[in-house]
Amino acid sequence: MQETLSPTTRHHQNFWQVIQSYLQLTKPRIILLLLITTAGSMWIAAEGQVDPVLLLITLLGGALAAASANTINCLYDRDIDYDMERTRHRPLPSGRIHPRDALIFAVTLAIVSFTLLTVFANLLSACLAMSGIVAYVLVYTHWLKRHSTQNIVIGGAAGAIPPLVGWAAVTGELSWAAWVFFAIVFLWTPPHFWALAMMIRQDYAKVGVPMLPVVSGQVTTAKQIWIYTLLMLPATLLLVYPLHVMGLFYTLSSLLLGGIFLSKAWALLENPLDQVAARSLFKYSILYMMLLSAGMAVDSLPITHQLMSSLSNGLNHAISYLAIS
Ligand code: HEM
Ligand SMILES: CC(C)=CCC/C(C)=C/CC/C(C)=C/COP(=O)(O)OP(=O)(O)O
Repeated sequence: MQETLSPTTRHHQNFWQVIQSYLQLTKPRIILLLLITTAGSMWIAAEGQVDPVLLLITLLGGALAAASANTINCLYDRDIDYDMERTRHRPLPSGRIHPRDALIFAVTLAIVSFTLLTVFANLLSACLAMSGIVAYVLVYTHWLKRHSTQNIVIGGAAGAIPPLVGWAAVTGELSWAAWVFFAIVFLWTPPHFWALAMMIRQDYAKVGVPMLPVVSGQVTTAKQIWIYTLLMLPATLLLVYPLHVMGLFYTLSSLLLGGIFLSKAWALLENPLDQVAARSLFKYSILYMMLLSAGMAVDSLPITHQLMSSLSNGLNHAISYLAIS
């Protein structure tokens, strides 16, 4: 492990810089998207009427668990993070936070998360959040990341747990719809991550992390991205049929969002060496997951149901009028 911290470096940070370093350790932008999936799931589970206090507590508990998982990941990976351009300025490799302090921070976050979720939501959601930490740290970071090209496929299951946490917090159990949302994020992860890995494969090659584009090349990776995209799109529609938990608004938005995803994955399949196509797919994958989750929430609102049924009644009338005349 690369130890870079000198005591003087630490003394140079003022209070706000220390806070900023701890925040950076938690990878906050990733947490935000994880929470958006949690919230989307809560809205479907509560059929559009989520208790605002439960929503807040669950998002806070989920954020603390993800922050803990990300901190432990940064702690574990601080040696390779030091060697990669993209990650070398993170708080641990750059010596702004001591590894011992990061560990105390991560354990505290996990304890507070478990307590919050158990007391104010339920034990199932708390256990799921803890299983997310274990899956991300043990299965992905420890076992798979440095040893298998399938690291993010299997490890991606960790990132798909937040919708389960949200569903469990609302209903106290996990239904088929919750598992379908899990499957959507699970199948979304390979296109999301491999598109990025295609752009920065030299960094991974340098530190010996066997990401798919490093080991099998750009063409194979683009093909795999295409396959996972083809699997993900029908999975999004399972919420409409046969599960019937989503309606017309979600159907239309998931078709539109999915169509754009498909066209970007196709562009990459056609030109696997095109960095612009890879970047475009990576960036879009984030927007896609945000909008798909937002679409779920909007669809489950009672007002959307009313609007959509008036719209489809209107369309039916127009079609029968045209058919008669
Ligand atoms: C094993 C699964 C995953 C892997 C390996 C992965 C990997 C990555 C990597 C390496 C980055 C670049 C981070 C950086 O530059 O610091 C990234 C960015 C991002 N990931 Fe993922 N990711 C995974 C799953 C997820 C999941 C499940 C979500 C949320 C639902 C997510 C949301 C994001 C977001 C929002 C960004 C952009 C962060 C930014 O703007 O800095 N990722 N991902
Ligand atoms: C419920 C719960 C707590 C779930 C945890 C989910 C979680 C924290 C997912 C994070 C996924 C992610 C950002 C992986 C990147 O790791 P990486 O090590 O490949 O990225 P890096 O190279 O940027 O460090």
